Amino acid sequence: MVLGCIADDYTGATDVACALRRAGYRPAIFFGGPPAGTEGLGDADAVVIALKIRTVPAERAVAQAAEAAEWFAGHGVRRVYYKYCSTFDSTDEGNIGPVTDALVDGAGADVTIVCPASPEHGRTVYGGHLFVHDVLLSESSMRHHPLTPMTDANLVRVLGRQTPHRVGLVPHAVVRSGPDAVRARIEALAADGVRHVVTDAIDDGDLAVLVAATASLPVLTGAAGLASALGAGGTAPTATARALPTGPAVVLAGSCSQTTLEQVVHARERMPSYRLDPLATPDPADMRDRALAWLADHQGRGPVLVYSSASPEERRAAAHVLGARAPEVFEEILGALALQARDDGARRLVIAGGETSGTVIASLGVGSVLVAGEEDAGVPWCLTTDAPETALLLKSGNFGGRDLLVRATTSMGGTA
Ligand SMILES: Nc1ncnc2c1ncn2[C@@H]1O[C@H](COP(=O)(O)OP(=O)(O)OP(=O)(O)O)[C@@H](O)[C@H]1O
Ligand SMILES: O=C(O)[C@@H](O)C(=O)CO
Repeated sequence: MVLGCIADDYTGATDVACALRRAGYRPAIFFGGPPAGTEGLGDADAVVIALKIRTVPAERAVAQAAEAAEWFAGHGVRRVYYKYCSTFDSTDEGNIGPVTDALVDGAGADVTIVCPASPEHGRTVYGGHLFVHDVLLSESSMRHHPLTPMTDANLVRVLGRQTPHRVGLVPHAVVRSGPDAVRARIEALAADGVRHVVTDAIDDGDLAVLVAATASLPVLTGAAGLASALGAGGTAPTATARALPTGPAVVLAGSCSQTTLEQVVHARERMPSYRLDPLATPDPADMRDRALAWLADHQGRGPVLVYSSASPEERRAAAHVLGARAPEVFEEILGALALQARDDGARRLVIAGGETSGTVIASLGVGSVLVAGEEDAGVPWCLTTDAPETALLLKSGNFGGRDLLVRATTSMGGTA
């Protein structure tokens, strides 16, 4: 095993696993923490430990990340990659700053880079400002995120609120000057007491420069873009040609991102669907039981969709009913639906949303998966290593074409 990756949510883990496959690694994903043994590791040369630490209290996030890093150190891994969201999903309390500090301290390092750029998904960083396609992060739909509303696009400032250490910047002109210039700038910043170096990057060439410039750093942090530039030396991906289990799929959507909302509209027109609606069923237990009953009635005849995905206005109206518990209530119900769906024979589950995926994986008790073909950019099929073999598509909220939820129900397994 040459690379250890810690992902702060489950869809982020599948996204970075895609990137590592493209870079020539053979990744395995373990959910919830390091595995007890090496079962499920197969011939993996990169391990992604998927955690659900994006929105938990910072101490808990730090403890879980440190446990994963120790496991890597105990298994001979000399390099750790901390994967967070390409839209830098976090709050003033963390958890990107505290977790990065713990990993840097644990590795005995003094500096690391901060690189959420993922040009393939339209995430670029210029002058330390994060752009989502052609708008600043703070003007994108991420400003309405239910858990981590992003209202500031200046990453030096955002991260500065999350860490007691100094945050610096390698501007684009330096990146364009090549690896030696970037290395020299990082060294100069570190000598000046800077620990976190935000790096501008607007295309894959910039990411390649950053990878070359940081070859000696034991901790790297970023989204999947930087990971895809980490060449592994040409080893061939495995687990690409596995046939997916067949049978009607169940689609569960808890993401409220603009992209997911559009995918849900598209899917609703093409398969039976059920909306978790707190205005119609204010009692969470009642909402759950009705949804479970609907699923039991409809599952098995063809693909079906259950969703809580809602626009900011709909969420505001629902907040009067469920209050601050709303995210948790919907996650729990979607987790219960996933378990019932699998118990009733579903072998293909399509889940939209990172937190939602985390709860679903926990509810199903899935420990590890093999990463198979990519259904859409950054969205691979995952095959459970435990019985019953189940194909899972864990979709990041912002990822995928408009037809992804529908396409996934009949897909043969995406592209290698
Ligand atoms: N109608 C709703 N009202 C309030 N909260 C909701 C509603 N529907 C879903 N949620 C919550 O919003 C959160 C969405 O987060 P999730 O991580 O699942 O999606 P995402 O952030 O779009 O995806 P990703 O993390 O992959 O980018 C979850 O906690 C979910 O339970
Ligand atoms: O980086 C991204 O945008 C995604 O992998 C993600 O983290 C979604 O939660």
